[in-house]
Amino acid sequence: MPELVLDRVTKQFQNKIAVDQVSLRLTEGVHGFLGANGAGKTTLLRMLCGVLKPSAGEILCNGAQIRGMDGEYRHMLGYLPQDFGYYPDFSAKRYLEYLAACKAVPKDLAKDKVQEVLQLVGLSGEQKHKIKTFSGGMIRRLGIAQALLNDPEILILDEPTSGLDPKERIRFRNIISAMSKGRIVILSTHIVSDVEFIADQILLMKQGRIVEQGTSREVTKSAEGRVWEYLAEPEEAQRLNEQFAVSNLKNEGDQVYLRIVADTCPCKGAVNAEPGLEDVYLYHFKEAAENVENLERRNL
Ligand SMILES: Nc1ncnc2c1ncn2[C@@H]1O[C@H](COP(=O)(O)OP(=O)(O)OP(=O)(O)O)[C@@H](O)[C@H]1O
Repeated sequence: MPELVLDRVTKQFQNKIAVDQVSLRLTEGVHGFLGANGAGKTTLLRMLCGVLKPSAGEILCNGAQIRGMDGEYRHMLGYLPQDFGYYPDFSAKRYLEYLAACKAVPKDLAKDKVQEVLQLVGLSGEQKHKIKTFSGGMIRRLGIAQALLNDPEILILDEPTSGLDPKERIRFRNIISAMSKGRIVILSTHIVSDVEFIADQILLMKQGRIVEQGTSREVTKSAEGRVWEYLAEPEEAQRLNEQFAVSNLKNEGDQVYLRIVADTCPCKGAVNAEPGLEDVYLYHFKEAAENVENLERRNL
């Protein structure tokens, strides 16, 4: 079984520290890096792929530095970058056969391998169609298929579900879950539900550091005592919504139900509630959520 060890891995761009002394041990299973935009996920994943060199620290694969492994490490790796390149006029089959050749998959195996990965991602029926006729979800699935061509022991997927509708998102999650046996699967996302149920380990990343790490249940536990429920009059609800991180707000008759994430009781009458992973995310990324909201408001 493969093992990746990160030892105080750091990446600095000019005066910006994108990844700050991250130390981890990753083994078989799905590892979900969860964080807001700019948290450092892509930078970390690019270092894990060997396309970006750390400013400091080391990445070891089965005890050897990946920097010194060159081709051997590349053969172990499958990578789906955020924007993966494809030829729109190629059919899915031709595209994968072309990439199999680029990845030096032996010729006598390539045809079967292409069929195997097409089957895995549910694109066998569309293999002769040109990629330009594919939906966003089909293109992402093709992206996974290309990453699997060399039967990688380490699969790295950067924001694999971006732009997908809920049905495709679920399909994608199931594909990832199914292929994690015997592999290290590393994926990044800013969408809690992408990793909540399939990740063996969730790594919450903020400002280049891992701020929470563990199973979904363990990470969720970290918000115990910080989630509050309260039924407010509309005016009070508005005031609380501006003042606190609110993970849910809905009208209940003349009143408003609020779910608030706060270190201490936000108002008289609020009662503690069972936390969820969304609450933990909001607790750490309140500012990021507000920035997105402000941006959206400005763009309206
Ligand atoms: N080549 C670069 N030069 C300068 N700064 C960079 C570079 N690449 C990334 N950064 C900065 O490093 C920080 C982390 O970026 P990164 O792309 O790794 O975050 P992320 O969590 O993947 O976010 P996103 O989901 O938006 O890609 C950001 O502040 C970003 O602006």
